[in-house]
Amino acid sequence: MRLRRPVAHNGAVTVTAPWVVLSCTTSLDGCLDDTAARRLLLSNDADFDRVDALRASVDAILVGAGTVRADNPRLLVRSATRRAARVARGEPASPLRVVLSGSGELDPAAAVFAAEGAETIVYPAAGRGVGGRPVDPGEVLDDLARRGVRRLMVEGGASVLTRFLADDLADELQFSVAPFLIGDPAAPRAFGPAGYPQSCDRRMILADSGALGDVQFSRYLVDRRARDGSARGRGADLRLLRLAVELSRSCPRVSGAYSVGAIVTDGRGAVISTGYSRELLRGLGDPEKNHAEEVALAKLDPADPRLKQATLYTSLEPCSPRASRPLSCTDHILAAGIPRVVLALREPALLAVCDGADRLRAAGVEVVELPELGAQVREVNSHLLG
Ligand SMILES: Nc1nc(O)c(N)c(N[C@@H]2O[C@H](COP(=O)(O)O)[C@@H](O)[C@H]2O)n1
Repeated sequence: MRLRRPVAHNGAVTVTAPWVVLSCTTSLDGCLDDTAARRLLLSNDADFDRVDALRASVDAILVGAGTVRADNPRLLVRSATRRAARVARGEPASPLRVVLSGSGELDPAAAVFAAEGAETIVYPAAGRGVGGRPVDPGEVLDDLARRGVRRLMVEGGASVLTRFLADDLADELQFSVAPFLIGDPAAPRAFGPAGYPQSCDRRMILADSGALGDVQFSRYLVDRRARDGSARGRGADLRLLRLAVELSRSCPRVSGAYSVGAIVTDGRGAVISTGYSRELLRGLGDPEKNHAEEVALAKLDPADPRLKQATLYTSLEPCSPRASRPLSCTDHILAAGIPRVVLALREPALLAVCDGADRLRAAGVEVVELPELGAQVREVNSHLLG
């Protein structure tokens, strides 16, 4: 497996921290299950398919031991097409299965241990956590990073979901709500009482939402500031630009246009607006023509004083010139008075010859290029750059 973002480990070895995606479906009153012995189905077929697509996109799937005991999941990719695509990419048919267990006491006959094209690891490893010491998820992430896990899906249960959010270890939350209530005070809630960093002062970014049949789906991105502790500097720029790249995965894909994500932060590094190519936004006109940076800026009042200290993060160089509308994204950025732009990839001379970065610099805007994330922008735009 290939490695991703660098994180310091033991002050010496540099490995890559996994991108952590939490996934759960709850009832309208926030429950993951009821208290009956039989398995409660919250998802419908479309939502189960979303979960399967997510499983197929990750290197590892993590659950708590309670979920193994209660639901006995196999944690495999169900779709034969998706399994074949993984194998064609040189990956195992299903991701690595990871179980967090304070006691290590698990039934060896559990479905998660069945050898069906996927390996299973139980944490704590031998000699650690004896006597039920809670497993430290941060240590687990470090160890998974050393094993080459770049993208981790966390499927539950409640205490694991709560811990990953409360410890600021989640980058993304894929959250679905089924249209019924459980109403049992003893039923497990997805997110228990905790001091969550994702508070009203640090709202998550709604990257996508929609109906999957009668289930409502939302995809949130988390600005995990605890990772490097900073709101400024190169680490913060990489973290926020990475969010813009992840946001670009929400773009409706069209064959003749780029998928771009943009994030605007205020002078303290707090996210104040987001946009992605072809995002629906009332008032801009035909959404097919909407550009990421244009959408992110259109959501803000042009007189917003924060714009004068803002940074705009964009996965692709702001466009200039533009055919589909009179003003390019470079024009919008200059008109907004934004003093700083951070981008991952200069626009390849494929659809147009773009000079957005040079025009911005010539106008006095600080332009920072972080080509480390260029490969991910290329991957999102593999329909044009593959
Ligand atoms: N920076 C940026 N953000 C987007 O969201 C985009 N779709 C693009 N696309 C580029 O913008 C130029 C003109 O686009 P139109 O076809 O006129 O809308 C061209 O260079 C595209 O590649 N760029």
